[in-house]
Amino acid sequence: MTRKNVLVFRELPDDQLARLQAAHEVTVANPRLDAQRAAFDAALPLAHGLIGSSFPVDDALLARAPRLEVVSSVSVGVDNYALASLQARGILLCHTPGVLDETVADTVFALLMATSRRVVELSNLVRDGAWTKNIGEDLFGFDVHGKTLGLLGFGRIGQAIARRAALGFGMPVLYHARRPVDLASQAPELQGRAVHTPLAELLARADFVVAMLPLSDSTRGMIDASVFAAMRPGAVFINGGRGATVQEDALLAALDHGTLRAAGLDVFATEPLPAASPLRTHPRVTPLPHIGSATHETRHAMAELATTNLLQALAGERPAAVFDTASA
Ligand SMILES: NC(=O)c1ccc[n+]([C@@H]2O[C@H](COP(=O)([O-])OP(=O)(O)OC[C@H]3O[C@@H](n4cnc5c(N)ncnc54)[C@H](O)[C@@H]3O)[C@@H](O)[C@H]2O)c1
Ligand SMILES: O=C(O)[C@H](O)CO
Repeated sequence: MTRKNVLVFRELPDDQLARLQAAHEVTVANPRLDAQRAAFDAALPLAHGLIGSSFPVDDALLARAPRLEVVSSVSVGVDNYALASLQARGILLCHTPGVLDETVADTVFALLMATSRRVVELSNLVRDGAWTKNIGEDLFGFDVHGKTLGLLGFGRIGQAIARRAALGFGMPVLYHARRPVDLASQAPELQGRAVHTPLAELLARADFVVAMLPLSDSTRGMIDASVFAAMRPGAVFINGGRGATVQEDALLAALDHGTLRAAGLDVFATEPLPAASPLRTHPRVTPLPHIGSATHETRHAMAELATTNLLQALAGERPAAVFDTASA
């Protein structure tokens, strides 16, 4: 088989790098690092395949890559990629659906528990030496079990969150998605437990509103002041999808002047979260540094799937996980 040129733009585990090197000429160059940018710029015009994540592969970058056949993202989200240009040039875009669902759902549940039971705040109280008497009602939390969960987005990860909520915590689940899911064939265990619900009704009924949405033209800024205003008093908001689906000023206003009780956020409109962002230190926000899939096992599984996708595409085979660039 012809050896092609592969540009790895974010570190891969050694075993996956070795799979690529066995079949192709590989350059590892991270364009975020000053010391590696020149190597990236030199390799890009020759590259047949790109593999990496968390870097914008935009129109300008693609214009510098005339030989490109495939971009393999080590992520399920594809908001960093210029989908129209990829489609127009017939460049395959691969991603990593499925292998991270359970891990991301665990992270979202950690945020649900942490916000509702004030885990971080009360742990800090102990660390600060302020646990000098039994805590009073002012520091009590709220139950999670039995409460109503409203899910914005009910895809692979949304359904994994719903399983935890419905089957583990006895929570009724309402969901909002582009279309209802046929639970009988896709998630029979959630039949009678998760219900496709108009957005206004979901927001009026949910104790927890969890966003697990991709970022696209249709979801950018979708969670705005009107959405927060429609949530029930004392609701908790969790975002595990993408930060830019939320209007962060509206979120802050809902926390400060509205009735939102708390927010748990793994994702932000700008990442890393700028030091000046009020969300960083807000007393009722539990912020995380985009760790949804960040376990050893899952990050390795993502790298393995992305490597397989790339090798298959460069061999002229249909990769295991192609993103349909026409569908976004
Ligand atoms: N925090 C993290 O580390 C982390 C990890 C993995 C994924 N994510 C994000 O989560 C997203 C979802 O992942 P997934 O695998 O569940 O995707 P998916 O494609 O399986 O599900 C997406 C869901 O969103 C719904 N949706 C899309 N556009 C909508 C709209 N305009 N209005 C209402 N619903 C809409 C779809 O109908 C579907 O139910 C990813 O695209 C990624 O951005 C974040
Ligand atoms: O989309 C994803 O896979 C996660 O957000 C990691 O980038």
